[in-house]
Amino acid sequence: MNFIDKLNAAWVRNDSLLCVGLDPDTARFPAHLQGRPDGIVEFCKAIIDATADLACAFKPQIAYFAALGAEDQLEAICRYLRDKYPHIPLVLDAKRGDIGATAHQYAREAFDRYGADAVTVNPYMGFDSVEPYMEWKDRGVIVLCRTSNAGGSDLQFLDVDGQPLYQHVARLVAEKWNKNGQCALVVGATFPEELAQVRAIVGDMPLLVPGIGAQGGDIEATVNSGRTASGTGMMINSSRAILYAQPQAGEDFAAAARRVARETRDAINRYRG
Ligand SMILES: O=C(O)c1cc(=O)[nH]c(=O)n1[C@@H]1O[C@H](COP(=O)(O)O)[C@@H](O)[C@H]1O
Repeated sequence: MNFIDKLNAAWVRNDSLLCVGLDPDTARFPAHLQGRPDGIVEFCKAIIDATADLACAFKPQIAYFAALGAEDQLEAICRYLRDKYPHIPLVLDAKRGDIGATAHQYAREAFDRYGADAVTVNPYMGFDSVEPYMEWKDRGVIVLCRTSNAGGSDLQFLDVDGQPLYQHVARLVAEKWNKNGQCALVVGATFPEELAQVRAIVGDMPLLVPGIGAQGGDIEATVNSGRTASGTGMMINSSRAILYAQPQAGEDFAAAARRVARETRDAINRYRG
């Protein structure tokens, strides 16, 4: 099953548009997992098991592993997801962008080494830097469009022929790059008006929407702006607000994460129509 079909099925199966972000910050781990060589794997497995029936996707962020030389733990987590929850899309958040030959190696890393269903990429270097990912026709290529951070406006809002650059990116991906129907876009929940603009440009293309939870994006505005006619179309990501739901949590950290994930999933569903 390709990425888009898997995502469509996960939206229905778990009645959820919630993407659970796996951004494991060891400094925020509960005491019993601090300093353990396999602490990241144990932390993430517990979060995954506690939220797998509430999520439409899981999104590990590679920097949290690479910074510690813990890529082996990312491999173990990806293997666990593929084996135990093969019906839930695995989105590797790497935001790659480089010339074609190097991009091909990044694609191998995401799709062959980690077995990701989709990867986030940066469009700044143009089509030949994104095309290598598309050789894996059953995988998703999620292109940064209007990112959730304030500094995203520095470039993405520049006027190009009377339109902000992010709208050009949305149009380019929807009309030219998406030859195999495998593309999605990143649009931050912190900018609901722009989210609505992107939705109007790209039709039913899936959107990865980070920015609720720790970044303060409004769930009602996000869902109203980004949903498709069928009330789906988004992977609305929350990472820290779920992972560290209860700062003083001990061994019950995963139960706290589940509580917040369920509340978030249900809050999203209230506005899906
Ligand atoms: O591509 C992303 O996932 C992403 C794009 C974006 O515009 N903003 C954004 O926050 N992200 C990622 O989404 C996650 C947000 O985490 P929280 O703010 O803790 O929910 C982090 O892993 C970010 O790297």
